[in-house]
Amino acid sequence: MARKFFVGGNFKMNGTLSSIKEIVDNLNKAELDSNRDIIEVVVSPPALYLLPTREHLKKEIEVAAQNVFDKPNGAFTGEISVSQLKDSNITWTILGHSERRTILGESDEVVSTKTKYATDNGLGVIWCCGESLEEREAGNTISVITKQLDSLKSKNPDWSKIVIAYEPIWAIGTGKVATTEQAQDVHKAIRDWLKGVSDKVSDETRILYGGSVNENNCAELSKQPDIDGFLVGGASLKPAFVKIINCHQ
Ligand SMILES: O=C(CO)COP(=O)(O)O
Repeated sequence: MARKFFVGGNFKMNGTLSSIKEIVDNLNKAELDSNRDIIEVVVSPPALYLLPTREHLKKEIEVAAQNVFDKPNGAFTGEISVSQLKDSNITWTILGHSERRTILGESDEVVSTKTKYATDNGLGVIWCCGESLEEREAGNTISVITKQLDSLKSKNPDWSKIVIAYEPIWAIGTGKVATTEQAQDVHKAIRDWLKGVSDKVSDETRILYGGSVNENNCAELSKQPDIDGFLVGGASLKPAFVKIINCHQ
């Protein structure tokens, strides 16, 4: 089955009303492959800017939160619910980004529980996994990712709502991109692991690469058989993001 190429832009905690408007204007003007319905594009601004982004961005590009909570509503200061996102036409969220796992202390259990809740309630989830440099050098890359995936599987989420982003922590924001072989090897291992869920899930789930993706390295990465798109950080804030969206031939 052909998997539709997926490019996400994770703005992280960057931008202002005016700089995000500039990014949106630039995307609105650009000739994107998504216009021809061959690529799915999703941008993820900070929570404060979700609504103006959704309001001004052309409809073929979707908008994602960077986090969501696993309760319907109530006394959860500082959190945003799935239904509030959906009410605002925000159709995706990122979950389990390494910055939330390491800086905000989100465990596998927390990330898996949120993913289960979000997918069961109809929100798309860009679910992130990845190893640290220390873990890679110790030869533990696949076991670290398998542990993260096992935790997710134990919650029995709706896999049709999940896109997996493999983001080696050592490649995030460092300019040190994984080689095409390093990325493809891990993507293939994830694809093989997904067979344990079902052949259909393995076949249909998009697996994105994230970590120092830019307009110069994206084309080569996108040729790998198990790389189905990107989750782009820094470069998604720049005009070059359009080139990354359009790099897949
Ligand atoms: O963390 C990332 C996307 O979620 C990757 O960030 P960079 O593209 O800035 O390395």
